[in-house]
Amino acid sequence: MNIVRVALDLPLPRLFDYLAPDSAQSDIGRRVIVPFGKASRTGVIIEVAAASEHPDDKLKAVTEILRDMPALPPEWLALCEFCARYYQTPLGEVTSFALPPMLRRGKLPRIRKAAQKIAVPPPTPLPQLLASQQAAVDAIVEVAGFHTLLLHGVTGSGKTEVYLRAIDAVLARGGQALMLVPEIALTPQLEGRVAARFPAAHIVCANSGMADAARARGFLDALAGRADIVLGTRLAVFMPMPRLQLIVVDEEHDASFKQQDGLRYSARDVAVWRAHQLSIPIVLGSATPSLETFHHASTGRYKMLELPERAVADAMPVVRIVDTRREKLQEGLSAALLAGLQQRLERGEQSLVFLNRRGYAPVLACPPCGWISRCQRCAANLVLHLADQRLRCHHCGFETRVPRACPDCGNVDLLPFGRGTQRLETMLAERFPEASVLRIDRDSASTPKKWQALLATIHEGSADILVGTQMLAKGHDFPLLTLVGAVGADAALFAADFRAPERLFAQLMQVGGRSGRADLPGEVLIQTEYPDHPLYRALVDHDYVRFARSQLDERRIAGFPPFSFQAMLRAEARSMEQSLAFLAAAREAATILPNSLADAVTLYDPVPMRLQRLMTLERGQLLVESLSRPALQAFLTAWMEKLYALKMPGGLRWHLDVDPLEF
Ligand SMILES: Nc1ncnc2c1ncn2[C@@H]1O[C@H](COP(=O)(O)OP(=O)(O)OP(=O)(O)O)[C@@H](O)[C@H]1O
Ligand SMILES: [Zn+2]
Repeated sequence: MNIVRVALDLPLPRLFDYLAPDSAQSDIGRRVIVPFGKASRTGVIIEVAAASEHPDDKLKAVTEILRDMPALPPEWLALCEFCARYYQTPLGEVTSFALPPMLRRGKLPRIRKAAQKIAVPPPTPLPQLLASQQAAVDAIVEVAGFHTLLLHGVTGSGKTEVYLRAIDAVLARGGQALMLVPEIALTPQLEGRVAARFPAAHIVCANSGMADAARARGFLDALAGRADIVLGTRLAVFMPMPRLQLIVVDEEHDASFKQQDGLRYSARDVAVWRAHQLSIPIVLGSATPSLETFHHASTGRYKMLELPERAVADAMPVVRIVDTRREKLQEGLSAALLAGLQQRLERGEQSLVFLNRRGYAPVLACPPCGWISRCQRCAANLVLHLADQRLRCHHCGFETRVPRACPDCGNVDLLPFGRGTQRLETMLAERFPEASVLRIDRDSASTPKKWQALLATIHEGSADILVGTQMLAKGHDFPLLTLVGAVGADAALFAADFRAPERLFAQLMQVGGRSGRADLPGEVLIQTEYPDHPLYRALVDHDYVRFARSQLDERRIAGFPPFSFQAMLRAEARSMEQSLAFLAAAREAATILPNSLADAVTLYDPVPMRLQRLMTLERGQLLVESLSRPALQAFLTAWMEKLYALKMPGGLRWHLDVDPLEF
């Protein structure tokens, strides 16, 4: 009697056997409905076998094998199996995540009537490639088999043009191409650009903001081989593509490629594995590659392709450091920046003031009694949002009205401390009454529609001064923008996270790169109290490589990634004691593993997380480190078994994060 082994979306690292008399090998990769407890669940068939290890009379029968769509192909199952192994996540959780929600639930989207074609503008003549662009395209198109290529190109160097040419070559050969882009906002512009370039191609988008049916349809189109190009955010790495011949990861350094909950995967890393699995090339592109990627390119493991100059503008923007140590700032702005803004206004050009902190002020305080606005649920301050008179926790979303008087002592003179984008916006509007000031952050661009409207306003040229967070940093071309001022950047210089400098450098380089992209020369002003800091000096010289090398030297000495490999075990519970006790037990459990496994890793002491309390849960973490990735993997696999067996207090939850990005 045939049985099927099914991956179910449950936090248990095993498959579930069911009787399925009419099943055949061709059912592997099909979705199946099975009884589970009192309910029914949908899973994916991983194996069809003649017998189970469990006695047949203990097994239940499947309810139905869904044969209404093609089976998920073996490569797709292998990709999920790799993620399950590498990220130590049950296979059923992985397959469930990798399927669009509608398909995961066992449903199918309705067939769309004749697909409406979006009106595509008439083709514009292709730009003549620069020699460096041509060399990059040739290198990508000519390689055979698996290769990882790093396209390191300064901002505005025409990386996208290189991707499009390479994709063109792949389509001409009858292949499919997958292009991954960072979260938020970038995709609509890019979709337009790709659609305009390939009017005859079937382009499928995949991101979490899409309606269920559209996502499921895109998945089915990709699975059937009907899609030529799949363009999407990190989850698109799981799109099945039978003729896949090229993967592109744009802005490969972007942290949004790493998922921070559930399946904690890095879409970039999974994409590299997938390219290897399929023996195809993968292009990682960035002006500021992640240090991991840059390291691989330096050692020759990845092939480095360089675009050292801008494609249209004559030169890179001039970067200047504004030393604010001896200056009395006006609401946080230096005389130099104010003068620069004034000058741009007079010339009818746009400016951008970059401050990576939204809200009006990070905290509201009562100086006489010492009260400050704290979140009841998190170990964090409530941020003052004057725009709608709320205090908000940026971690858990809790919000409340701004109190009229201090809740502790009744004093009515509450003071906002520090500065966010709303405060800058207010100040700039007062200071430059004739200017139109536009704030762009997650509050003002809270929906895709609002975000599109804001972008349209900028492109029309009707905004003079933009105040924005990193939302504006990536991928945009604003021809009138000639000045970028960065304020409040110093805070990230001395952050505890060893990746903070890497992130700050990338952010400043990206945001500075928005200026002077057309015929007008660009200027970047960075306000700082540390004018000689090597990070800023490297920005002045546009010298990513110098910065990256010095960071890598520091990491090598400290034994941080990419010179070591890490995993983080995190636990959250009602009390910190419980969390730390669980982590201590987990550490203890490692000591009973064979020495050959345990000796290759270092387990650090359990400690409270930086944000100790989130949503009333107390959180702790335990870092595991090894000099060898395979050794770490082998250890984690054995360790996980012990962890699943540990006793835990009610309400405690834990997870393992492999290659964690946040500490
Ligand atoms: N060879 C070329 N000749 C003329 N224009 C070009 C050429 N290559 C690209 N461009 C144009 O230059 C601009 C910047 O190119 P693109 O957006 O591809 O750069 P990028 O490197 O991806 O930028 P960033 O990383 O800063 O977002 C675009 O408007 C693009 O159409
Ligand atoms: Zn909170």
